[in-house]
Amino acid sequence: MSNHLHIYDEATVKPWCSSRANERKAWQSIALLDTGVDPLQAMHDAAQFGIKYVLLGICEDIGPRANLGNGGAEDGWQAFLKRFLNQPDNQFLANEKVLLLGEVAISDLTLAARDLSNQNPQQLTQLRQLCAQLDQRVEQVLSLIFTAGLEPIVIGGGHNNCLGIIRALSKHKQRPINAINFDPHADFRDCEGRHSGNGFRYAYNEQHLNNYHVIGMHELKNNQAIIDALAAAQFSYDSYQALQVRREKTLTEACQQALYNLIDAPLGVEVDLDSISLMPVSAYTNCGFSVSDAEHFVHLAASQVNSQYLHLCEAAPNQHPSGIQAGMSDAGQVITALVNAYLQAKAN
Ligand SMILES: N=CN[C@@H](CCC(=O)O)C(=O)O
Repeated sequence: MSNHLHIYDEATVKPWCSSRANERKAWQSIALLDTGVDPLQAMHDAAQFGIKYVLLGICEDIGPRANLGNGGAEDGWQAFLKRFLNQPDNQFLANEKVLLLGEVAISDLTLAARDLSNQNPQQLTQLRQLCAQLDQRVEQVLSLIFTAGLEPIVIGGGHNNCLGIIRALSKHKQRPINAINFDPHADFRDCEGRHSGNGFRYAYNEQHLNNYHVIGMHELKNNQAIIDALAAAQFSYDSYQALQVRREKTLTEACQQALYNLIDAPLGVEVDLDSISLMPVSAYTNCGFSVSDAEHFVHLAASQVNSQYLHLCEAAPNQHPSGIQAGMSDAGQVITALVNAYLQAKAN
């Protein structure tokens, strides 16, 4: 049993749901967990009843701040829920296979991190220590989901959370896993203390990562040490410049080739929302991919038989140039679109 899981009940979810006469909404079809039963048992029971996919939130910005970045990623999950739950429920999405589980319980960690400045070296160290504690909780909750035979869709927080997910899946499968990441950053920085820029490096050093490919890695947003470390690990990438500037191959060709090379182990599907132009994120860009490019990436990766989870991270609604309300709207729409792309690809 995990004491780091905040399971949602009807009372928790109700304030986020709206109704419309003669229209069924997604929230009226997706399942909630029975809070009166041990969570692992309840998830096993849910799987027996046909549930396949689990929505899980991580409401933190400790990781991006511990990486000297901006805050705000704690609101990505809320932005998503408000949009996703109120979509019309129709024949195009199998909402009855989806469980809204809840969120990783980390309010003590976020409180401890709240007033720490990443400009103060001692406080930066503290932020990185808190991020390592967060990793353990993410791993524990993800272990439950994988043990129950369910497929997690993990939303919100920084890209630091890839480590807890990868650790859990690798231990569950008892073998290092593969990952494909749609991201301008390889997140393969030195193991200098935990943060959002080194999750895949820690996973590799801990022998949880067998093979790793970055789609859209920006040639000018990764330092030479990162590029050298990727090469030393024999990991690969298709750069943003190769795909979008020089047009050496199409996005579809790049994804299909990479996925073919990643077929030999369970696959993690990762999207950093800072790959998309104009998204409210810690590392805001107007030189990225389109939303439909990201949806296409998710579609292709989810269609792969060995894909085991989807991780959508780094949305930070407060980083929208027009303010947090616009950021909540944009982040909610885009994360919902990516979850829809995953669920629709899995249904086919
Ligand atoms: N997950 C993001 N990693 C980026 C962050 C860049 C930024 O915040 O500007 C990185 O480490 O390079």
